[in-house]
Amino acid sequence: MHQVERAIFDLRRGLPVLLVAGESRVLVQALEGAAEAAVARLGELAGTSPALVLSRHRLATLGAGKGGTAARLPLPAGRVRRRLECLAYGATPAASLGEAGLDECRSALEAAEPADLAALALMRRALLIPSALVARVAESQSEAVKAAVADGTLLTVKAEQAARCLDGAGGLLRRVSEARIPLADADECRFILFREPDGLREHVAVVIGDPPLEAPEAAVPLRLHSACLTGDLFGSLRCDCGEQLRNAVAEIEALGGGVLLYLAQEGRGIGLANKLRAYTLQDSGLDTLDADQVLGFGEDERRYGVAVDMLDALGIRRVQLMTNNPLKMAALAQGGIEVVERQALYGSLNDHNHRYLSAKADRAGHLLDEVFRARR
Ligand SMILES: Nc1nc2c(ncn2[C@@H]2O[C@H](COP(=O)(O)OP(=O)(O)OP(=O)(O)O)[C@@H](O)[C@H]2O)c(=O)[nH]1
Ligand SMILES: [Zn+2]
Repeated sequence: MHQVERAIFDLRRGLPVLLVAGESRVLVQALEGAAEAAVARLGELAGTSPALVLSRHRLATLGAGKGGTAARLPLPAGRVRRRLECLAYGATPAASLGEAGLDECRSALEAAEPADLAALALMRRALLIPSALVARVAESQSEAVKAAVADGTLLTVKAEQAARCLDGAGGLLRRVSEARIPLADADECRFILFREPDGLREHVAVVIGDPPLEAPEAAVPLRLHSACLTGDLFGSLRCDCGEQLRNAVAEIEALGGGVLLYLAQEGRGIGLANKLRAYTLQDSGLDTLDADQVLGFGEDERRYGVAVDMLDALGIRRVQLMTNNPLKMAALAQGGIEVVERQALYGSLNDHNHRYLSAKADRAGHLLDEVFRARR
């Protein structure tokens, strides 16, 4: 996966990379931040006009893509930048392009090819807007592209490898370092840092007290906590994450010890930059799920293979899970971890997080008990 990891760095810096899918060679570039001139350069290097790849979630926002898969939109030559942004993540594409303009785009959509899907996977892994500029390399440009690869200015990645970049660590997670860190709510804690094999993400297991690790029969109190910089660190009132985090530590301590996995899955896996974009969309009236969809993401982009790998590394097979989220229970069960019991975990309700928590309960199936529902 070495090339994929390097490709992600290039894409985040706004550089193109070359995807190889069978006989076809496709230049890919992130849409985010792509200046007009960069889009033109991509087309020149490829010798073909770029197309815009849109995720199925974004297509749903545009009222297109009935097939339920991603699609590509060939772009007209010329000044396309504003149009790209409107199409890929604008809040009101119909208002910006006009109904007729949007209709034109819908009818020009083509089925996505393997390299297009691989490009979207790279954007997601890079925590960029999940939309990509792609340009097939014309025969006439193949020597120029080869030269760019040879002199190191253009990186080549196999499309099938890139397409797998979201699949997780596959048991290759590395336990890197650890230290004793006493917390306000739990005196005896050990932070153990794990790094994914591609080096892109790090996750922390906080072992609280002295739980029965390496004892397969014991059910260990466990919290899976997805990172939320705004809530965990700054006490944002838009969500309940910070309080849930601290309540989980106190609760695990009260139960005599257990484990909290602090997972690098900011913004349900869309990353902080996109979460901030989603918050701005929410301020214009969308709920937490619709805002993510407007940006091209699904309801929940998190995967829990890494959490299962961390539990394996700690010798934990059975857990008492603190969550209201049925997806977390299902993901652990699928990974061979037995969820013996679920325990609800709440923060407080306020005027700012009310709509967020309601949307999770009403639309994403979060399990809120009667007392909590009554307080809404
Ligand atoms: N995309 C997006 N992410 C958000 C929003 N508000 C909070 N988050 C993220 O949602 C995630 C919440 O994580 P958790 O508390 O572990 O998970 P949960 O799905 O709420 O389930 P529980 O285990 O019941 O707490 C964090 O990654 C937050 O950064 C939002 O409006 N949009
Ligand atoms: Zn939060």
